[in-house]
Amino acid sequence: MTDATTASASTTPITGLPALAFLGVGSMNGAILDGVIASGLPVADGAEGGIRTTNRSAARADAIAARHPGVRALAGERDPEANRHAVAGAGIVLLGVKPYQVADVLAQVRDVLAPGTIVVSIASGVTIASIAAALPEGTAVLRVMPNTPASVGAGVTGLAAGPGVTGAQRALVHALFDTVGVVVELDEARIDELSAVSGSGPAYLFAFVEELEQAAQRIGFSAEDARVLADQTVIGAARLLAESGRTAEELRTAVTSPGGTTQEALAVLARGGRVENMTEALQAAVDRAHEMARENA
Ligand SMILES: NC(=O)C1=CN([C@@H]2O[C@H](COP(=O)(O)OP(=O)(O)OC[C@H]3O[C@@H](n4cnc5c(N)ncnc54)[C@H](OP(=O)(O)O)[C@@H]3O)[C@@H](O)[C@H]2O)C=CC1
Ligand SMILES: O=C(O)[C@@H]1CCC=N1
Repeated sequence: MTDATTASASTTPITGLPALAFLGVGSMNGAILDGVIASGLPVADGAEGGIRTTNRSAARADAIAARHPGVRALAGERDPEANRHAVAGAGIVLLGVKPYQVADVLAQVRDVLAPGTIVVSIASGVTIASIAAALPEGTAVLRVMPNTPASVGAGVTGLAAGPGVTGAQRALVHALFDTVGVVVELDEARIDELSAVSGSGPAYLFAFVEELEQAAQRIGFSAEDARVLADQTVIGAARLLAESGRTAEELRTAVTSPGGTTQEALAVLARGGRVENMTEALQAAVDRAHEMARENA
C-alpha cells in the first residue's frame, strides 16, 4: 500500500442510501446489487423501490426482477430510453457496462442527470477525466474497482474520487460499498494495480481450484469427488484465514510438516517461479488497463 491508500470503514455512518440506478447489470453490477440488497440498508423510496436497473435484454431484466421483486428492472429492448428513465431522480448512478460501452451510455443519460447526482463507474480502464468530460460540468465522478465476492458481502472495493467530489459524496459512496465488503481508498493513479490484485484476483483463485480439481482427477478421483475435495479445501482454507486471525504464511507453515508431504508438493509448485509468474501476471493486467484507458479516452 502507498501512503495514499487507506482501507477502512466509512467514518460517516449512514442510515440509508439515495435512489440508486445500476446501468448495465451483468456479473459485477449484479454482484453489487445483490450485496446492497442483502445488506438491508434502506434505499430511498422504500426497501428496494428506489433501485432501478438497466440491461439491453428483456430476459436479463426479467431475471433481475424475479430475483429482486422490489427492483425496477428496465430493458433497452422494451424501452429504448431505459437508461434515461433509470437515472431520472437517482442520487447515485452505478455504471456497470463494458468499458467500450461507457461513452455511449453516458451520452444517453447526460442531459437527464439531476444536479448533484453522483456518478460511480466500475469500468476497468476508463478514467475519471474521460467520464467527467462526457458529463455536465461539475458532475461528481468516482471510480471504483470492486470484485465479485461483493455479492456475498465479502468484496474488496478500491475507491478513487475525482476532482470536485465533496467529502460527503465520497463518504456516501464509501458507505455504499462498505455494505458489500471492505473499501480501500486510493489515488486513481493506483487503481489499475489494485484491479490487477483484487479486481481480477477471484479469477486467479477460481483458476487454481479448477487446476486442483483436474489434478485430483488425474491421480484417480472421480469428477464428483475431485470437485468436493478441491472446492471444500479452498472454502475451508479461506474461512480459516478469515476467522483465525493468523496470516497466510502462519497458516501455510502450520500445514507444512518439516520433511513431510506438503513440503514436497510445495517444492514442486515453487519450481515454476510462482512469485515471478504472479508478478508478471499482475503487470500484464495493469498494462492491459493502461491500454484500455487509451482506447476509451
Ligand atoms: N466482472 C468483474 O469481476 C469485474 C468487472 N468490472 C467492470 O465491470 C464492468 C462490467 O463487467 P461485467 O459485469 O463483467 O460485464 P457483463 O457483460 O457481465 O455486464 C455488462 C452488462 O451491461 C449490460 N449492457 C450493455 N450495454 C448496455 C446498455 N447500453 N444499456 C444498459 N445495459 C447495457 C449488459 O446487458 P445485456 O447483455 O442485456 O446487454 C450486461 O449485463 C466492466 O466495465 C468491467 O471492467 C470491474 C471489476 C470486476
Ligand atoms: O477482466 C476485467 O477486465 C475486469 C476488471 C477486473 C475484473 N474484471
